[in-house]
Amino acid sequence: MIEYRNLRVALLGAGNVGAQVAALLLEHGPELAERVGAGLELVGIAVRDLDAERTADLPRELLTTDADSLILGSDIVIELMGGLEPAREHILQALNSGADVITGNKALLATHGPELFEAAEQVGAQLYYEAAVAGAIPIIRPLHDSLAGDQVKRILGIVNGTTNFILDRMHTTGATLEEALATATELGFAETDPTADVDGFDAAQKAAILASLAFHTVVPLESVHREGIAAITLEQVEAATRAGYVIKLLAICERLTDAEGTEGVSARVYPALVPADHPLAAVHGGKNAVFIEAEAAGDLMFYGAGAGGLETASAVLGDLVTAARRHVIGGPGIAESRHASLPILPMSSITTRYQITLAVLDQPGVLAEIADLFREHGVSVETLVQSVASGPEHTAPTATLVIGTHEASESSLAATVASLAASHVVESVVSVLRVEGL
Ligand SMILES: NC(=O)C1=CN([C@@H]2O[C@H](COP(=O)(O)OP(=O)(O)OC[C@H]3O[C@@H](n4cnc5c(N)ncnc54)[C@H](O)[C@@H]3O)[C@@H](O)[C@H]2O)C=CC1
Ligand SMILES: N[C@@H](CC=O)C(=O)O
Ligand code: NA
Repeated sequence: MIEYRNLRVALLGAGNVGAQVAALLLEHGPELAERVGAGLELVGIAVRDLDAERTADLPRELLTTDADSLILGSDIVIELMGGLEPAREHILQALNSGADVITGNKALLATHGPELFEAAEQVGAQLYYEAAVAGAIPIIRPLHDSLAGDQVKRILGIVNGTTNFILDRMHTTGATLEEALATATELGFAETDPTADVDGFDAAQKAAILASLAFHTVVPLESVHREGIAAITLEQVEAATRAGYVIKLLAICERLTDAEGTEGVSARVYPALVPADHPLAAVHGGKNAVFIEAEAAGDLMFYGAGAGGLETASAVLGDLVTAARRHVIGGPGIAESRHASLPILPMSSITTRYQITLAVLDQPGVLAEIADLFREHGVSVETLVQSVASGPEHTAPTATLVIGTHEASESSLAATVASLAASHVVESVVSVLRVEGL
């Protein structure tokens, strides 16, 4: 039997993901050592409370509340505490000591990524983060390595399991957003503060990470346009179904050229209508999927569990094996490539299609007046469906108009919607949704 040298692995945090990482590493350590060509010795697990309940039984002698001492002398440090501090401090401490670091901390990477990658590069260490986006789904390494020779044009991602679960429940069972969120929380998909999910913060962090990686450009979290699903109603979900769409919270990362000819990057998160026959429409429950359009590879889709302690632990252990193999081979880590440094384009320069639902007066001349408003703002109407909702209880008959547009800019659309809202023939603008994936 070959005697391997041991690599010292420190784990920070033993919550949902950390406890599963420790349990799997203890169970499969000898086999992973064969895959790596070196032993993987879990030297300790930093926790806040030695006696806390955990999702896996962990040897008491490995637990410590002294993260600093644990980091010293480790070859690889796995950070699964979450939050910005002290996670950032611990990662910097580990990198500065020459250790490789593995993290699933999307909030930290989206906020302090450049500082952490710079620290790793300075000492020739590497920061691995497969778990940070779409949990178990391999998406970071495919972008980092497999697609490194291609040009990524666009990413459409369902990267938040909680909101996908909520929208799917509303679509399939008619549950309200509040009812579906309660179930998502019970199932353990939601963040401790579920507004991070519902309001799109979590998806925006993941969009910043994906866009930075795909376009070789630092994409700051503040530059990611973010809209959540809090305002989505059951009526909108049902109307979408009738029109042949599903509503999905999408993270969209795009390399594009704006109307002035500037090539840049857009990263944005919002609920959008996706055609019912698009592959993303078939992503149900808490699952995630990332759809990539690349110049040479064409369309690719990555699908699976975007959350869950055990599932996410798989991504962390994949990073551990990769990091350990690099230690065996030797040489510096591979720096993040940010050479393109493309400008971040504002939301106003984005063009997409829209579906606008209006409650209007049901009387002659209304359609012509509405068509004029679209024309005035340069927004071209592609489809128009009218249903009459008048009844004996109505004093003035009203109709519902569902208008689909051709591609239009955000600024033209905003101006059109403002004019519609002010028009005397429009009772209310019921809903404005973007249409993606056509
Ligand atoms: N749970 C999931 O499905 C996924 C989680 N992630 C990320 O993985 C990381 C861990 O997530 P979870 O395990 O779900 O979180 P968690 O909240 O279940 O676990 C974090 C653990 O770290 C401990 N901790 C916090 N501060 C500490 C400190 N200063 N010293 C020692 N221990 C400390 C906490 O007591 C807790 O046990 C987060 O960054 C999260 O965003 C990423 C993908 C999916
Ligand atoms: N709350 C997140 C967990 C994983 O990142 C989600 O719902 O996707
Ligand atoms: Na992943």
